[in-house]
Amino acid sequence: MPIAMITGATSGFGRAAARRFAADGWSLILTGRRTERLEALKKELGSKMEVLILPLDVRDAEAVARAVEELPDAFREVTCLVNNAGLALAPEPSQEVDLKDWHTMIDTNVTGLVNVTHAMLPLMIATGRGASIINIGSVAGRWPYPGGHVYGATKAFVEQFGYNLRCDLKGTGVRVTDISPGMAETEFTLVRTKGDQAASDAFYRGTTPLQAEDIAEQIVYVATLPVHININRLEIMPVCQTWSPPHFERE
Ligand SMILES: NC(=O)C1=CN([C@@H]2O[C@H](COP(=O)(O)OP(=O)(O)OC[C@H]3O[C@@H](n4cnc5c(N)ncnc54)[C@H](OP(=O)(O)O)[C@@H]3O)[C@@H](O)[C@H]2O)C=CC1
Ligand SMILES: O=CCS(=O)(=O)O
Repeated sequence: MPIAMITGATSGFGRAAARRFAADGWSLILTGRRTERLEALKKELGSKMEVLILPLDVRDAEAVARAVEELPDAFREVTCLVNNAGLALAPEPSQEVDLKDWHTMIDTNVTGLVNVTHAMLPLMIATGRGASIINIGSVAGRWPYPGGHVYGATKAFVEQFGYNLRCDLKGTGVRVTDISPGMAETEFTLVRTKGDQAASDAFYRGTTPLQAEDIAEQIVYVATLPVHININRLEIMPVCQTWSPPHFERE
């Protein structure tokens, strides 16, 4: 059975993707910082297929490299790497942001993603034709909005890094895709508002946002396409989300 490695499998898209891959019989390597959630997911899915959990902070390059080096033989032929771990913080304007929040987003969404990718590249290349690296970007990487500042910039990095990676992987058979969702109801906004449940509820109120399962479906779709197809970028919004006209400050 093919193996998927998912970063940030303790919540949202990552957890939904784990369940969706499991439904198709894939073996799983699941990572995240919250060990108890990883254990719960292993308990839920592990009776049906092989599940390896790796409690891990993607920001820790050494820990990431060691975890990959120490992968048991049965888990080394990875067919799909889902670089999903990430977060947004500080919805306020740039001029009011705590610098630490900018650093945390860069360290997680940029440095963490490249840490995992760098460690996993030899394994993905060894798997070769049909392997996929799926990076979770965001509409925020393309479409600016107030309070998007560093979060959107990290997702622009994710998109461009993926394209450049594709160039280097020419001839290996390894595919690279950026899946860029719009508004989706996960723990994302709770994290962004530092645990303010009322603010998170208010953000989604009156909308029909994407659900984690919608994105999981797209992840599995991309990973299971015929091996000669590479989707470069897949941008997905809920119908209730569109773009705004340019904003003019008038005198
Ligand atoms: N929800 C949305 O509207 C959208 C989200 N995205 C992106 O999708 C991805 C998943 O977010 P989503 O599922 O919505 O949010 P959740 O908050 O529900 O999930 C985020 C996941 O990332 C993990 N994570 C965060 N920081 C780290 C870290 N330092 N090391 C390891 N794992 C980490 C969390 O695990 P743990 O805390 O256990 O470490 C968790 O499993 C993110 O990259 C996000 O930017 C993109 C577009 C839209
Ligand atoms: O990445 C998150 C989606 S949005 O909130 O920026 O639309």
